[in-house]
Amino acid sequence: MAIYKALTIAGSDSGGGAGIQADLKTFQEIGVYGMSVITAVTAQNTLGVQGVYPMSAEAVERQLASIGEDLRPDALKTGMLFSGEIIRIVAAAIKKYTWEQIVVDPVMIAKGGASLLQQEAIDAMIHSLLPLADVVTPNIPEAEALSGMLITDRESRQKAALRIHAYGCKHVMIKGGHEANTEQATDLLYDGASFTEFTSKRLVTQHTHGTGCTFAAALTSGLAQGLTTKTSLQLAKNFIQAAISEPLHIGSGHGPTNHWAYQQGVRAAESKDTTTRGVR
Ligand SMILES: Nc1ncnc2c1ncn2[C@@H]1O[C@H](COP(=O)(O)OP(=O)(O)O)[C@@H](O)[C@H]1O
Ligand SMILES: Cc1ncc(COP(=O)(O)OP(=O)(O)O)c(N)n1
Repeated sequence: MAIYKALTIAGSDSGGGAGIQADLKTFQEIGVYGMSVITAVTAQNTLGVQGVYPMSAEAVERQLASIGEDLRPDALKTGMLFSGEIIRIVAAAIKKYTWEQIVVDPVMIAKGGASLLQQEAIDAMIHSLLPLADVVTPNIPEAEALSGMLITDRESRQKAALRIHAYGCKHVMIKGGHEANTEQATDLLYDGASFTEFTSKRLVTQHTHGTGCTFAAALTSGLAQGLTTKTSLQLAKNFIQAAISEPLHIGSGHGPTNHWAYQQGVRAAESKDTTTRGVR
């Protein structure tokens, strides 16, 4: 059996719903071997972010080298990178070790409003990391920051995707979780030639902590397994829809999504087609 390996380069969420923890849970559920490089430790729970503690440049470089010298990832994702310095270190490692299938989730601000990326780092993200990305997955506020324009409707979202694509990434997926007053959650893909929309029913719940991390980790898992970009994006959409639709109801604030739900659904569908009976 082939073992596919995926790497997450991201921050730790002590509450377990986002960041490294969400990524590793998602990799495991989809069946890829998960590895991690930790860029920052956050003290976080369902009520918000209580502290941010970035790792030193040396610690990030050393973790990247440990992976690079021994364990080649089939795909990788970046999440919270915190500073321009860490972004440049990550970009240099991607080039040095010729890593491929790069997903950049340009994490900037947690849903509660805490800043997870320094302002000066946006430039480094645009010029050092986006040109290396196979897929970049901003939410609407992140797409606005990267493109320097407001997104108010489908047309402006398409225009922002074109601007972000011009930084040199292969695919831009602008996620629609933050869109207001819609019955559907629509994510827009631009692949350099045409637009594709991935749509699902918008679920009414406050338990959406970590949706972006989980989505990007599922996408990375698909790419690591050799699926096409579009198939991996559909897998990610199905995974996050299941994860949001079966909330765990833990914590007293914005709870995490349910990383078990997708596989439970797959198993339930399989068991419908299976009959088990005793045979003498
Ligand atoms: N309430 C919701 N119902 C269904 N899908 C959602 C909902 N909120 C977010 N999503 C989906 O979750 C994924 C992550 O989107 P988003 O929440 O915009 O990212 P982020 O966590 O980075 O802000 C996208 O596929 C989006 O469509
Ligand atoms: C450590 C860490 N990384 C990323 C995030 C942001 O996660 P995201 O999936 O965008 O979910 P929300 O925080 O916006 O709910 C984070 N919070 N912590």
